[in-house]
Amino acid sequence: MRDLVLALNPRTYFTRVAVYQGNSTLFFKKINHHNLEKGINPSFNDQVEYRTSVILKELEENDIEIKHIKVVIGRGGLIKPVESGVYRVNEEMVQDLRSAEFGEDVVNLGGLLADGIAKAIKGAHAYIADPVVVDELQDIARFTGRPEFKRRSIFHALNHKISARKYAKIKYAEYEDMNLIVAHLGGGISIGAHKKGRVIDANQAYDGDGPFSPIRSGSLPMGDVIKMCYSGKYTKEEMLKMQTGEGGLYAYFKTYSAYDVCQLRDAGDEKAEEVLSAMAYQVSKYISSLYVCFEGEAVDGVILTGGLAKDDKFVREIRNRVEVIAPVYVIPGAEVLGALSYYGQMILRGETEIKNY
Ligand SMILES: Nc1ncnc2c1ncn2[C@@H]1O[C@H](COP(=O)(O)OP(=O)(O)O)[C@@H](O)[C@H]1O
Ligand SMILES: CCCC(=O)OP(=O)(O)O
Repeated sequence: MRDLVLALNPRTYFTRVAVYQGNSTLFFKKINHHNLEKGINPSFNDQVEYRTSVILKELEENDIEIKHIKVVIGRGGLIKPVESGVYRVNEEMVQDLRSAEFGEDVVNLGGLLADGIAKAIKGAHAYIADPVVVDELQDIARFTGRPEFKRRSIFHALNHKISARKYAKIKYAEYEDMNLIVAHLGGGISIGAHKKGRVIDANQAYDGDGPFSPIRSGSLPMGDVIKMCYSGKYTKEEMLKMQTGEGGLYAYFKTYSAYDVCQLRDAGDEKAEEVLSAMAYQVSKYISSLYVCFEGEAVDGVILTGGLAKDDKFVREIRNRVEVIAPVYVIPGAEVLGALSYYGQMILRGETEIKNY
């Protein structure tokens, strides 16, 4: 065992963890945090120590010699806007993740856990790659209807870029030469216009706009939201939660799992059928709206990826509406850990610039 990469993808009730040596996967596990499910819900900050110790224990129990881990790389969270690439987790990043100044989400644990674990292993360093705040928006895409508000770039940059590069490879082309529309259909849904290797527009998938998703509300009727804020019935935290973590399918079905809602639909539940179709309709509308970003240039492909891209019916409903724009290519699931490992190997080989946050 030598020069290992530890990759981390924290989710609300579990952490996906994998250890790689070169192209070999030595360990892969979805580590469940059952005590979080039981309703004891400490803030994400307060979960760092607990998750760190559980992960280290799992590695030891599975005979991973942690002293050989050189790179600990986590999914990158809500920090300041940055360019695409690999970043060393430094104190400023830890500070921004802990303060949640740019938004509070489980994804923030990626950098914090990488930091905590790397500090426990001599010779290991912590990194993130292509965090959700990668910002390549063209200036015109930043405008809103009020000068006080600017649109932010928050999308699944890691899976978008990896999926787009995968498609480019299949087409014997360079990502940087292609025009693509990529839709990540996961817990959150983000849809981006990739023009010659840059994501020049995308829905703000955290608390901004776009289709509703399994857990997020997407665009809501603004006037009604404002009235609700002042109704006296909800706190600021409750209103924010409505948008970011308890919207979309969760609001209709009280489950965080789109898979469960698809199962309901397949069992004949009419409401599930209707709401899933409405989500597919909104996704299709947003994909179509990005066509204008290419200023008349041809679009080389529409890529559907993420967990919901595994559902044939959901995919079919989108494909039928958007294949007029470009060929539709489906990459089911999101290879987050694989993508992080890819960057981890590049770090070890000295083949990627390590950017400063
Ligand atoms: N076969 C499937 N059919 C429908 N939905 C699925 C399927 N597999 C996973 N999902 C859903 O995909 C979502 C997770 O998406 P994923 O891309 O893995 O992660 P993320 O939440 O990070 O975007 C969950 O809501 C999950 O229930
Ligand atoms: C935090 C914005 C990106 C997002 O929605 O991530 P998840 O789908 O992993 O919740």
